[in-house]
Amino acid sequence: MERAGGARGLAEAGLGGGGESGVPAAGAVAAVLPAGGCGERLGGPTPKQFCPVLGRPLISYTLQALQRVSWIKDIVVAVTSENMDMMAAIVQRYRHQRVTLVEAGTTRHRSIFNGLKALAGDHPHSRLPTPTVVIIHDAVRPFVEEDVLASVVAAARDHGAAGAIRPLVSTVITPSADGCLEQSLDRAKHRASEMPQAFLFDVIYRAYCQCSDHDMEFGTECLHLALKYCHTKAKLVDGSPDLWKVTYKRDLYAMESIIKDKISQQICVVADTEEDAECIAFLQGLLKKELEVQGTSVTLCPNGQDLQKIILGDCYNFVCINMKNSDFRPPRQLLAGLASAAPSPFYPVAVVSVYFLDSQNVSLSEKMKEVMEMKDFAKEVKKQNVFFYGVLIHFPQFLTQKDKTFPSLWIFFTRKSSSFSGKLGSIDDRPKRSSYLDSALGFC
Ligand SMILES: Nc1ccn([C@@H]2O[C@H](COP(=O)(O)OP(=O)(O)OP(=O)(O)O)[C@@H](O)[C@H]2O)c(=O)n1
Ligand SMILES: O=C(CO)[C@H](O)[C@H](O)COP(=O)(O)O
Repeated sequence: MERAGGARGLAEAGLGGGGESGVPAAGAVAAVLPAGGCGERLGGPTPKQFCPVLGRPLISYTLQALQRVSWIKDIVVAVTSENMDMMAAIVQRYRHQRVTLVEAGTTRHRSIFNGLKALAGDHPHSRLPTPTVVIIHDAVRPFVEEDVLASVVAAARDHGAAGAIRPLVSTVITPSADGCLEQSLDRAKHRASEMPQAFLFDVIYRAYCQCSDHDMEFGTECLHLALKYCHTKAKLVDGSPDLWKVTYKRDLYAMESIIKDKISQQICVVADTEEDAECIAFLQGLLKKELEVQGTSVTLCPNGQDLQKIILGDCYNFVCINMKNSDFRPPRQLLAGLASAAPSPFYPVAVVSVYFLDSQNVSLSEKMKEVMEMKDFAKEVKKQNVFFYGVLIHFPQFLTQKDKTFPSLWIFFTRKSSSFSGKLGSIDDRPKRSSYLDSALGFC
């Protein structure tokens, strides 16, 4: 195994892979991410896996997608020695977990082999527990979802090897030496092999150990190695369109658009109580119903529970429901969590903070005081690229009337771009419901 630079440093910093060294965890799953390429086809001085997308390195999105999956116990990333420090800094900055760094090889297959060696019990430099199944995934395929990972892992357990495939976009032809068409493949009968792929660890490690220099140098297909050296026929699993590999510069632009689209479809409702579960569930149902058409996902976070996990999951849209607090403590806590998670500096976070006030007991001057405080708070947090909207709802019997006429908050969640301008105008589009929104303002 080549020098596992940085891995020890990370382990000491508490960022290394978990598990007891050398003890194989029955049924465990690990992942190897080759990230040692130079991105020639994309061009430019920075290897594509480190190119910033919305201010964050591409590889950080891929790591995030994998670390979200709790059953992946270790993630081994193969990086060149010159990029080792930068990679360690990325792991630290974005708080990636269960990550171990090893040195990349001169080809993709060599990088993968180095990653596998770190997981192989019989290898002198292995430190991590040997998994039953290993996922191999390119560092430059950032949009891998848990269901695809689960499908390839399940198929690998049954068949020894499995990989995601997609229909071909273009027809594949064989040119002759003189540049003429020799053969054209029937597109319907062929598929594009994508990633992730998964293998019984024993199968793929044995395959790499036997691999010829020619395969190591020119091979592009891990499934083929399992077939050639271990006679293991991989099961092919349909993958999603987002599995494509960032290869050319235009792919970075596509990636940015997809991220923005995903961001706009995630809302987290943070409540400062879980006492009235029924009420919160009602609110969640209402939001879901209003937003269904856009395919938006609403996560509920009573009492700020699991908030850090949600933040790290790249949520940029929050609704703080304040039932117990009338100050800015809950949004402040949320913003502190967001600041430490280092969200993209190029994409604003939106926080809608909703306060329920008893209109019978609040005077006009108190009301105005609240409004001014919200404005000041909005101004303050705008400097951190946070759009803060304060909503005061004066509604004495809110809890009892919720199922009849709960005030609609839908207007705030229709974010499609990085700007909210004009969205507040939607209040007027819904005159029947707007009567419950006594004051709705706050960002500047
Ligand atoms: N010596 C290498 C070469 C490639 N890779 C990784 O393998 C994945 C897929 O390879 P590819 O898209 O070909 O990446 P590059 O080799 O960087 O791109 P190019 O061929 O355009 O130079 C990438 O995550 C890349 O970093 C690697 O770990 N070690
Ligand atoms: O899709 C793949 C395997 O099926 C690989 O991502 C692909 O082969 C990598 O090849 P290259 O490094 O030449 O782009």
